[in-house]
Amino acid sequence: MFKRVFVTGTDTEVGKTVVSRALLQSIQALGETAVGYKPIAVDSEETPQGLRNKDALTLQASSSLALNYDEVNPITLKEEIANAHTGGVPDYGHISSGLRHLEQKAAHIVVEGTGGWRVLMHDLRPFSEWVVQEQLPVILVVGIKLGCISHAILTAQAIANDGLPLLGWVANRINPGLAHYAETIDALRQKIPAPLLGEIPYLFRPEQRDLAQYLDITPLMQK
Ligand SMILES: Nc1ncnc2c1ncn2[C@@H]1O[C@H](COP(=O)(O)OP(=O)(O)OP(=O)(O)O)[C@@H](O)[C@H]1O
Ligand SMILES: C[C@H](N)[C@H](N)CCCCCC(=O)O
Ligand SMILES: [Mg+2]
Repeated sequence: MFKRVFVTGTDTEVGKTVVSRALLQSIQALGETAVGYKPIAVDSEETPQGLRNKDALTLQASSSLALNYDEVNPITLKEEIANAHTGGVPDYGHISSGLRHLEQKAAHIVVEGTGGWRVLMHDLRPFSEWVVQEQLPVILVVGIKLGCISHAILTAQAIANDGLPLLGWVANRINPGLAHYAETIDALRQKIPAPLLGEIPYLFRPEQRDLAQYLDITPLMQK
């Protein structure tokens, strides 16, 4: 199975963090160490220990090794990263050395992206350039809502155009009231050139739940 995987989404707020937790738990259920990594976090809050981002805290809590916060999240920004010319451009060398560090500690690393596949850094370069530089395989989270089919197809195409393998995708039910859910999943199955790893239902406080039950990572075992 993969040593490292990058979790992207059809948009921001579609469940990348929730699915990253589910992936970590699924790998840990196999008896292997798995840790989360959030290279760049935005919308962080000041705490007595310093800036803290809720995604990174969830990944830290979902990891099978005790990690310091800055091992999970090396770059913690306060503002939206797409705002050009503020906050400086993240140092990719620093992010990569953080990943090297975790590779020494854990058998598997689940790397959570920020926003969607083409999220831009302050210099208006897409963060996908770093994912390509690292040659990370990708798992796509599709937040099931109106319009998600187009976003999913476009994202899968962009990942393929960037030359990276799409290992699988996860349907995340962020809108319990959406009509035609089954038809949407069926269309996505036909149009995304990668296996469906599972469907996460609409849950109360999913970041605190056992989510491994919703995924079947068998398709990832051969890769
Ligand atoms: N299956 C679900 N059921 C209920 N709520 C969910 C589910 N998945 C995600 N959510 C909620 O939706 C919000 C966004 O989820 P999450 O933070 O995982 O998205 P994200 O893609 O990681 O966002 P970001 O781009 O900020 O990293 C959170 O408040 C989360 O609790
Ligand atoms: C705050 C939000 N939930 C994410 N953490 C940051 C998403 C940045 C998206 C920028 C963009 O592509 O428009
Ligand atoms: Mg997140």
